[in-house]
This record gives sequence, C-alpha cells and structure tokens, in this order.
Amino acid sequence: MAIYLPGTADDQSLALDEMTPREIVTELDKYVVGQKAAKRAVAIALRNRMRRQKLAPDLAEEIMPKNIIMIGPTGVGKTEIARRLAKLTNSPFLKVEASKFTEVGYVGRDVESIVRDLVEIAIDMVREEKLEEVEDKAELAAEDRLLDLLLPPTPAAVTAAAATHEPGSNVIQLPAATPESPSETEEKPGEREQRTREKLRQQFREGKLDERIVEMDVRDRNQPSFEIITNQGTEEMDINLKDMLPGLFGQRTKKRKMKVSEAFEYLVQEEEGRLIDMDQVTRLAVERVEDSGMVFLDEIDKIAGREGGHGPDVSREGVQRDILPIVEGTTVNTKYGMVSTDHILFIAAGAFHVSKPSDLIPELQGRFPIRVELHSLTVEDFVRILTEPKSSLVKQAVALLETEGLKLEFTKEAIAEMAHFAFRVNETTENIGARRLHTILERVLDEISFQAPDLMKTSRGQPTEEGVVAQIAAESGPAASPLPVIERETAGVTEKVIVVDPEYVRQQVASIVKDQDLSRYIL
Ligand SMILES: Nc1ncnc2c1ncn2[C@@H]1O[C@H](COP(=O)(O)OP(=O)(O)OP(=O)(O)O)[C@@H](O)[C@H]1O
Repeated sequence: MAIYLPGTADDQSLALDEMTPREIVTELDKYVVGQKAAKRAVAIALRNRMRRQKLAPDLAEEIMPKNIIMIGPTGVGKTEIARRLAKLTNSPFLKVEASKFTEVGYVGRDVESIVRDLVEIAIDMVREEKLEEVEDKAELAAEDRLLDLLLPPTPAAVTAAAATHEPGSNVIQLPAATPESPSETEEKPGEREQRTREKLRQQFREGKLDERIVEMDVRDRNQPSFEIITNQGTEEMDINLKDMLPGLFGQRTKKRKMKVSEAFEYLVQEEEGRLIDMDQVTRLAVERVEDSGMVFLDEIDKIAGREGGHGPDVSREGVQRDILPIVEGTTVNTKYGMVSTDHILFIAAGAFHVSKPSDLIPELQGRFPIRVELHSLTVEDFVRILTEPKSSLVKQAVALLETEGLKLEFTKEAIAEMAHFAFRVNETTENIGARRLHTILERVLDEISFQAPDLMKTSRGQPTEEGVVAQIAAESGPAASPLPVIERETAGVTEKVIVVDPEYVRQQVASIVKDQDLSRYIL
C-alpha cells in the first residue's frame, strides 16, 4: 500500500514506502533540531512496519512491531518527533499520558478508549480529505440550488439585467422584459431563462448578492433530544435511537430567512454531507488505524514499577497489565466495528529520572525493544530551534506581525541572547526544555505586540519618528519602553523596521530573569 505525503508547494508528493530511513530522517530534520538517535529509531520502525505489511499474512503475524521507548527530559522534542512522523505518513496520531490510567475512577477497560479515540481521529482525517475531494462539486451544486431559490417562479417574464430587491422579500424581483428587443423574440423557449440564470450566477460569484435575503427550508435543530446516562459510559452504549424512533428523529425542516452568503454556506454543507459516503469514511478510517495508527504513550516512567497499589489509585503494575494487550495486539470493539491493534506503532516516552525501563513488567519491556535517549538541549540547540525549523518560533512571530504590515527582524546576537536567557531560567527554576523559548520570546515581543500597530498607524502621517515614539511611550504609561524602530531605504522606498537587538532583549527580560521568584511566575 502506497502512502503519499500530502503534497504542498515545496514538498512534492512522495510515496512513503519508497522513502528510506535516511530520507525520513532528513524530512524530520526540517522540523526538529538534533536528536539524531531518536529520529533514526522512528525511521527504522516505520520502515519495518512497511516491510512487514508486504509479507504474507501468516509470516507478518509472527513479526512483532518494533515499538520504541524514548528516554529524555521534558521539552526536548520527543512528542515533536512522533507527531511529525505521523504527519509525514498521514497516520492517525494520539498522545496519551500513561499516568492518567492510574487516577481514581479509571478501570482497566478504559485503556481501550485509546483505540476508540484513535478511530475518531482517523474519521476526522478521512472526512477532511473526502471533503476536499468533493468541495468543488458541492459548491457547484449549492450554487445551483441557490439560484433555484433566487429565481422568481416565472422567470420567462423577467430579465436579470436590472435585478432589484425588496428588503425582506425572499426572491430577487426582476423587472419585466422589454418586448421590443428583436433578439429576444427569436429566442427558443427556455433560452432566456437560462441567460437570466447565468447572469444571476455571475452576480452571485462577484458577491453582489451576498447581502440579499432568501427564505429556505433548513433542518430543525430544535428537535426533541435526550441523553441516556448509564454507569457503563456512552462508549459502551451504541443504541441507534434514530432507528428505534424514526418518527421522532425524521428530518424535520422549518423555513428560515437568511443572507445569500449564509444560505450558500449552509447549502454547501448539505451538499457535502450528501456527497460523502460516511460508511466508506469509517471503513477507510478503521483501515488506516489498523495499518498506520500511532500512539504516543507519554509519562510511561510514571507507571513503571511493580509494587501493589495503595489507597484508591490503580496500581502501576495494574495499568501496565491493562495496556499490555493493546500493545501486544488485540481487537477492540468500537462503535465503528472491531479494530485490530496488531500493527499500531506505540512510542512510549518518559524522563525515567526515578524509575528505569527495566522496572516495567517484562512482557511490556519485550514489546518495546527499541530504546533511544534524547539529550538535554544546549544553548546552541536553542539558537537553532528559534530559527531553523520550517515554522520556527521566530518565523512565526515575524509572519504574525507581517499580517498587519509590520516588519520585524531579530539580529543574530538577539537570538543568541534569548537562547542564553532561556537556558539560564531553565537552570535556575525548572528545566522545561525548549518550551522555555516560548515564554522568553513572548516576553520579548510583549511591548512590540502591544505598541507596534499604534506606532505604524500614527507614524504614517507624522513627520518625525522620535516624536511618535515619545508620544506613544508617554501615552502607554511609565512602563512602556520605546520600540527599537529604524528606518530603512529599500529600492527608493523608506520603510520602518522593528529590529530586536540584544540590548532590547535584555531590557525586556533581564530584570525578570534575575529575580527567581518573578521568573517562576512570568517565564
Ligand atoms: N529538538 C527540538 N527541535 C525543535 N523544536 C523542539 C525541540 N525540542 C522541543 N521543541 C519544541 O518544544 C516544545 C515541546 O517539545 P515536545 O512536545 O516534543 O516535548 P517532549 O520532549 O515530548 O516533552 P514532554 O514529555 O514533556 O511532552 C514543542 O513546541 C517543540 O516544537
């Protein structure tokens, strides 16, 4: 089975089963900095899964999936690698905290919800893909239905050329045709209606009809509904009430007036619903889960250990035993049918500060034969994470401000300064890995996000830069610091650019970093 990468402008669609582990690693490199060993391990696991799927079923059954344990502190890219891999392969992906199954109130069977949730995710994925496939068709059909609504009952008597509209009326009233037009007298029946319709279509496409009101039948959402609560939970109870009580749930409609633009959206949705075969969607979704599903079991170290449970908590060993069948391969009953977990790839992760992988029960250890360590991130890694990945934090910040026509730049030294601050705060408070970069960058951008739009707006008609900066600083109160704005001439045009330099980074962050208590709250 060929799995294709979703094609984007710069990523040509690639058949994933033609990608070598090396190519998979190269692809992951675009998003995750460093952590070579982990990338290599997931690439091999993926390739093995493909190899296994090509074998005769009796032999394939004998081969266990090579599940992985990623060992490493928080925020160093464990989830990111798994999530990117899933994206690359278009696989349904679910992240669960293993420790949640030890909480009060969980029972063994709940572990199966992992598979049920994965199926739901796959259904959403497949439905989205199908929606894209039928989008054009649905829009055309909706457009036709809308035109049916808009055209008056005797279209032969009118022309679209001078369409008028009475507020509140549900159809467009078109003035009577002028009989003296010679071409019209020679027309075959129906031709004029067709022309009127096409003119109206044109007007609709140009958005000229958007504000007009139409009246149409819509599904009545206020149908009687009720909920049945059982102690088994809703997942267990798949009674089809619609089949049992058809009269109650039959498609009741009611008339509603709405704008053309709104009506069009409604009709597109209805047409999409009609064009998509949900039975096929669920079938494909279940297949996709079985063939390429991925489950990321975070905090697996928190359930390692073999002691019995105390108090109301489910024992850690108990949770491992509950998880085992799913990892070993079983079939889970979902409301979409039986789902086999034989080929689902499990990636477990944990810091393993206190426990070790060898503290897991032996059966589970055997199911996770690949172990990889992820390293703590260095200042240099932070610099790269800020700038290199395809949608790095800095690129995101620049793009966000660009939507308002604002130019933002960071000097190399400013990036290094932010990386240093992130590293220092991780050392002095809690090490949350690359997540710290988010909070540092947010702090640095705080004033810019707040003030920059005013600055640009005010400065458009203002002669001096300093005056504007001073004015805004004064208006914003004593805490506001002036923004690092420079003027730059490009191709004869002077534009304003906000340039974040190390001095500005220090100004925004240094005092907070120095105060440990404050950084615990703010960074
Ligand atoms: N090596 C890296 N390259 C690029 N981005 C990274 C890297 N490590 C972490 N990040 C970024 O930091 C954030 C947290 O990373 P991630 O979710 O992978 O953490 P984790 O290692 O799975 O930790 P946890 O077990 O606590 O979830 C993400 O936004 C991610 O993009």
